[in-house]
Amino acid sequence: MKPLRIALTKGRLEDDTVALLEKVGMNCDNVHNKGRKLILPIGDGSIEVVLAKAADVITYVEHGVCDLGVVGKDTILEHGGSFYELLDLGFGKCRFALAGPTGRNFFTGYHTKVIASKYPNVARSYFEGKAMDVQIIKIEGSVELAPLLGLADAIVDIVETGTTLKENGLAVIDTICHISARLIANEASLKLRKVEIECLAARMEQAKEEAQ
Ligand SMILES: Nc1ncnc2c1ncn2[C@@H]1O[C@H](COP(=O)(O)OP(=O)(O)OP(=O)(O)O)[C@@H](O)[C@H]1O
Ligand SMILES: O=P(O)(O)OC[C@H]1O[C@H](OP(=O)(O)OP(=O)(O)O)[C@H](O)[C@@H]1O
Repeated sequence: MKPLRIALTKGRLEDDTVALLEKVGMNCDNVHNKGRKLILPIGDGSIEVVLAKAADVITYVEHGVCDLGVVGKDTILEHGGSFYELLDLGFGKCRFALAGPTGRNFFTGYHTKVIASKYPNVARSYFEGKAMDVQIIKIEGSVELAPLLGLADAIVDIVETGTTLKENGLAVIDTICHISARLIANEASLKLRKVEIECLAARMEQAKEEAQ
């Protein structure tokens, strides 16, 4: 039987994901000593970890070259796709928020508001829900710069502690939704390797409950 391939988001979520896999009994020394390797067998070799960027985790799972993936709900909401979302893993907690210069009332004035975001689809959906017509500008990172430079009236971005907003004279106008890491599965894999995947998911869920 070929190893079950699980794509992990490199960066913030990687450590918590590895810690959870170790809690369910997987030896992850290969990941700790990975160097620049991107595909690492873990445990007894029955699972292979693939280290990828957040949006690529979804692509690999959707196309079936990975059976499972760990990715933030923010990426799921922005990227969309065809896969099953099996578990809320309980870490990587943050939220999507609309934020703008402290003290300025975003909802007054008649000009079309300009919104900067790394997540244009999330921003568009939020304002459609408010029946507000806005102009959305895609920014790749450090999105807080947009209102500071006069490019945008506000941003839709991730907020965790609120430090970045506060230190740049910005404040949350509205919380859009809460975010955490999710375990996703390829639709065919969940049918063809149902027992293996559901067993691993159940062990991860139990480890998550024990940690809380
Ligand atoms: N403060 C935060 N900022 C961004 N992401 C966070 C934060 N807190 C938790 N997360 C979660 O961690 C995931 C990965 O974040 P990370 O910064 O590692 O990658 P990224 O922001 O997608 O990549 P890059 O920074 O290279 O564009 C996010 O998709 C989100 O689900
Ligand atoms: O509420 P806080 O705890 O300050 O965290 C929120 C910040 O963290 C993320 O930035 P990141 O460092 O990932 O860089 P990025 O802006 O390039 O995504 C996010 O884009 C916010 O800027």
